[in-house]
Amino acid sequence: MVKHAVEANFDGLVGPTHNYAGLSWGNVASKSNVNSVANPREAALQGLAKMKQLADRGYVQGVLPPHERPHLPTLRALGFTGNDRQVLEQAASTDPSILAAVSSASAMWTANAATVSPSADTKDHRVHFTPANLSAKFHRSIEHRVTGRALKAIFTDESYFAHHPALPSVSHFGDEGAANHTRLCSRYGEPGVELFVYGQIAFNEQAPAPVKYPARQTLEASRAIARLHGLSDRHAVFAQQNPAAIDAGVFHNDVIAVGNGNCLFYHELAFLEEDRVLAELSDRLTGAALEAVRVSAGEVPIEDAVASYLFNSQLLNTPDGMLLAVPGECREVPSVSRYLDQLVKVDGPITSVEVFDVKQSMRNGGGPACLRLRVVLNDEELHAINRGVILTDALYDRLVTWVNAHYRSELDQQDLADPMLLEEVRKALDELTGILGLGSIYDFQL
Ligand SMILES: NCCC[C@H](NC(=O)CCC(=O)O)C(=O)O
Repeated sequence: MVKHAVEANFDGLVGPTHNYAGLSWGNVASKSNVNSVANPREAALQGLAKMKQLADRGYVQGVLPPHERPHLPTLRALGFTGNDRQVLEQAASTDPSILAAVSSASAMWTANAATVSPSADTKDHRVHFTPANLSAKFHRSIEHRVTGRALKAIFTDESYFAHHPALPSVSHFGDEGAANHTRLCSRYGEPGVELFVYGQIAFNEQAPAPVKYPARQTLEASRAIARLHGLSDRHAVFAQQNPAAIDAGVFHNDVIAVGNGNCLFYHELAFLEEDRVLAELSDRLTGAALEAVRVSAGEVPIEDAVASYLFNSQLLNTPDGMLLAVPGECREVPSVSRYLDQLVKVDGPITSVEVFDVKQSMRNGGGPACLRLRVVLNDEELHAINRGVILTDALYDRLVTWVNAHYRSELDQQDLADPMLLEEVRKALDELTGILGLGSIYDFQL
């Protein structure tokens, strides 16, 4: 019996230490904006505005909390000693790169928070979550424990939700979560097919791999997630990202492809074996024919796709088709803007385009899709979750007030060593867990 289901978006609330630290080699924006001054308050308000715009249109919108940054327990684990102020001072003077890495607000990009398999696909018919180990980047590898706590505090009922620990945090099992995972289906509550995209095969050094930038996701990790989630071969397809795309700056699949329903919107250079991947998806997709919307390099050069984040848009069902929610940068790149103008004129599945301003996030390589984790929930599951994180008008107003009360409007690398910043963050996050009804999820609260 098919159950009605929605695809909810859980956006990461940008944290008070949002800054441009140039931590992500392979992520062009992160490197090119290193050391520019960030505006954490504007970043958080931009993210909240996107959430509100979509919630106002009737989409189910949730909020995932930022993490405690700078993360003192990690600094202590690395041998810095003394009280909090001394630990910060030691790290700042002996290795500011480590301080920057434990201060990043990178948990905002919740497309990397976890991989989520809807209950219509899984063997035990529960929704399965595996927080991503994000082992490819140190500053991200420290996220998964708190991410797991937050997800358990939201999706608590074990009769509906299954939570796995992150995979072993080593390069052989590099896992970047939902950014490398796309689910296609006829309707959200129907069994679908989950596309796992990886950058390299860890146990086969001869296999194709990028040569300039790192491949963060491995085939072995993707297959492990599918096994943990109880996905049969009918519900999983594994595709390798074209190494040339990774070497052009596509560090996650969601920079070059996005799917929704029976539609896959992707660039011709996205996949190594495009024909095999499309054939397997078509073969497994039931109840609807696959609608592949393929963008050629002639229409949009891959450099323009990376500069504009065209494919890091959200693709959302609307009463008369699908909305492509694009970052403002798409209107600044001529080839992309031209492409978008003609896209809505052809009789395809994407019938409208809307621009969202998430520039603070974009300057660190995160677009609209990076900022959200998609969770398909049927009506029972939706009512089983902790409603404290669902964005209502009241919660939106409360969070805007909270951001304006606690966030700085300027933050650069030097500010990270300021002991006042740590106090400000802890005060803000302690209040936030109350606002969202999450209980104590942070190390400083335990
Ligand atoms: N899904 C988008 C993730 C972007 C993220 N950027 C960063 O971590 C940049 C942080 C900095 O450089 O300050 C990443 O590369 O994982």
